[in-house]
Amino acid sequence: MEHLLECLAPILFIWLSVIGVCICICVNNNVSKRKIVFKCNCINLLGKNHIKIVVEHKFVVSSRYIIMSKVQPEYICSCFFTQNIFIKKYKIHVKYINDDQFENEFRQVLRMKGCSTTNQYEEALYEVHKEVSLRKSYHKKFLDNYLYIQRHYTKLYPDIWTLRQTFLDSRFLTIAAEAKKPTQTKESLLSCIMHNGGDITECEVYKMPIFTTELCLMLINEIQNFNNFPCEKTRPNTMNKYGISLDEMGLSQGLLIPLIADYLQFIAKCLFPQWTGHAIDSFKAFVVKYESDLDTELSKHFDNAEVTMNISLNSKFEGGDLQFYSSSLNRSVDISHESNLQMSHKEGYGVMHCGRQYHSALPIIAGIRYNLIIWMRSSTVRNICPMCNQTPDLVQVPIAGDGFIPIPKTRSQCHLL
Ligand SMILES: O=C(O)CCC(=O)C(=O)O
Ligand SMILES: [Fe+2]
Repeated sequence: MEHLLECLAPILFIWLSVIGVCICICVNNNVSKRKIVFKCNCINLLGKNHIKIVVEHKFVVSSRYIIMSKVQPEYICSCFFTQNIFIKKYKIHVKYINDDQFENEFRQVLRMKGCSTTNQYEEALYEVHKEVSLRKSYHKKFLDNYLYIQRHYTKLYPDIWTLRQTFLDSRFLTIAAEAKKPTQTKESLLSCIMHNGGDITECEVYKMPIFTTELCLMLINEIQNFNNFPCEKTRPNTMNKYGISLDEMGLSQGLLIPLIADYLQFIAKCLFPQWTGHAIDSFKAFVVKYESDLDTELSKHFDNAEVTMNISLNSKFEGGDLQFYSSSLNRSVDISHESNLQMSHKEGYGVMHCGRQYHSALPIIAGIRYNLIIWMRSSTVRNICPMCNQTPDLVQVPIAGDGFIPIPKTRSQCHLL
């Protein structure tokens, strides 16, 4: 008997250790699951904390996609696969369903833009095919890249991955504090922006100091470091070949979520109440880079966003002003080429504007320009997709959705079903 126990002891020990490890894993998993469930409950119960929690929640889901995929699915509109495809050479956005539709709709338009020979047309069509196929694999690639980067990228400045108040210009803190006051009005906020180094315009484009120069410099160095990191990177959009997605890089989570949740959303809500709906509840963030011989400018476009914040990260460049156009917001009207506002960038300063406002970036003449772009979204306003201007036809994606949520069925609809 004693001998038998002696033999069994090591087996028993190994067996108990395995059970112990299993229990630990289960407990840890439950902790993270409970945390998420708690956050979901908060969304429903605490109207006051709504926005902050929704934003956090979305990104917890994104970064822990494998565990949490069922908690909050992400969606894009199916127009992502067919519309707003940019042909850089002819500076034109096109729609592509198939070769015949494309030829009927765009051959003549392209001819007028200088695409006259068969070879040139074939080349343009090839660009479109390439973009469509990139878009088809975009979200899967994004997820693979995101997971790889989380595991292998060594941060240059680990400190800037979490927002600190000291990163923010003190005048911005004053502006945000004004926006947060329950008694605040748009007029009082505009006056506060004016008195704190900002600029306001009649076209509802607003400039204000946001980041300190120290943060700007660290961000640029971090971006350059990341650019040199050998991994696949999806580009933020067709128009920008050298942009870096901060969401894929992982910088959004600790730096930008608090920036939006604690500051920007209050300013956006006050300046653009008609575009912020119930809340700013998701966003897409990226850095654009312009340099001679690479991307030098950005053609006229509107953003896939309700409110955009565009923060300039450096000053060593010439040209590159932002231009805003008068025919904005009304898609049925032809987009006139008349600009009614030109705005220069200034290091650390952000320009806030309505995402649907047509705008462009003029060519840079010298130097390199870096800007951090935050496309802020509100799911309730997104009942109309900004890209196709129709009720979104939702397609579920594993990560990096465009901020849509399915519209809940009304009682009568349920009843009919
Ligand atoms: O480069 C800029 O300042 C504008 C960028 C922009 O409009 C965009 O990326 O949507
Ligand atoms: Fe834009």
